Amino acid sequence: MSKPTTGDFTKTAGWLDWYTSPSTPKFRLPAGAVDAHCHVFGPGAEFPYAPERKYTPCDASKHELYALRDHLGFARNVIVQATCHGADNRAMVDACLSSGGKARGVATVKRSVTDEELQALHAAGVRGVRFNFVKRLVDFTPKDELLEIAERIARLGWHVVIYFEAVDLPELWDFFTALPTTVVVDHMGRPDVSKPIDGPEFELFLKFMREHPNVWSKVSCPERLSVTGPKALGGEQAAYQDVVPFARRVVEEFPDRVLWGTDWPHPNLKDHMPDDGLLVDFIPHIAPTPELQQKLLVDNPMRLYWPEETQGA
Ligand SMILES: O=C(O)/C=C(\CC(=O)C(=O)O)C(=O)O
Repeated sequence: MSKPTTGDFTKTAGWLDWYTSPSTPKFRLPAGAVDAHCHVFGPGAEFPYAPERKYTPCDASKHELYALRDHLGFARNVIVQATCHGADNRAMVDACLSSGGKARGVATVKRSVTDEELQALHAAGVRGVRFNFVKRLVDFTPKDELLEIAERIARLGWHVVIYFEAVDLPELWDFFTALPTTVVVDHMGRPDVSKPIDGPEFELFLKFMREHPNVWSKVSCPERLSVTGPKALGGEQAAYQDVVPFARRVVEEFPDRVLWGTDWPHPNLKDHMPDDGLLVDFIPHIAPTPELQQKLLVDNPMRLYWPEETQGA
């Protein structure tokens, strides 16, 4: 892969660029595997970053994303709108449109979005909206506004992706459980993996999934959640061991409601940039059998994002 560019924008201080020479994974992904959480950034010269953004990344174009897809052995991508683009979905939509049907998208929309705009997003491959509650990433949006958006997109058969930190789940519980769609949680609701897996915080997350069959989880981002590592660098085959019990618990208890994604290009990491090939090698630690891997990487994302290809299958 080529080196990341920045265009006329100045990257946030301390920004870590994506890893330019990912290893070839030792784990062979099942045929048709979907990278169900990744982003594109710009390029800023073509798709400028939003004025209200909280960070300015290096560029991470669709070309680089699709080169990584092919290198790692994925067949498809789900591209999630990143907050550095605000509610301007053009970079994500452009990537979906030029994927030959191999990428679907999750957008950010405002209450003012028109039905025609929603239809155009649908035609481009968008199948969900993302509500972000991570305070360092976005300004607050009133919940009645989000609920109104959720009701409108429900009519299109879309779902809602939610991103929040574990400590905020109690306060957000009533809002999340009132959503009228499938609800997909990013990165297991960001558990603090230094706390016990059977402690009240992670138990609340499991209860959230147990009591609400419309709630799914991405078991992604060990590199964000890990405290003790080891890091997915230097050929490490057993990276982020402190995250494994949490992710494996979710995969084993809810095998039909889990998704996995690289999170490339890994915005806002502070400590290190993982080798994406070694991140793929993390998967069998959390989904140890071929049956679980097939559901996590193929069957579940296909059912959610390409249902027309799975119906009757
Ligand atoms: O890539 C992720 O999922 C996580 C992010 C960035 C993000 O969500 C965004 O910019 O939209 C984070 O924790 O900084």
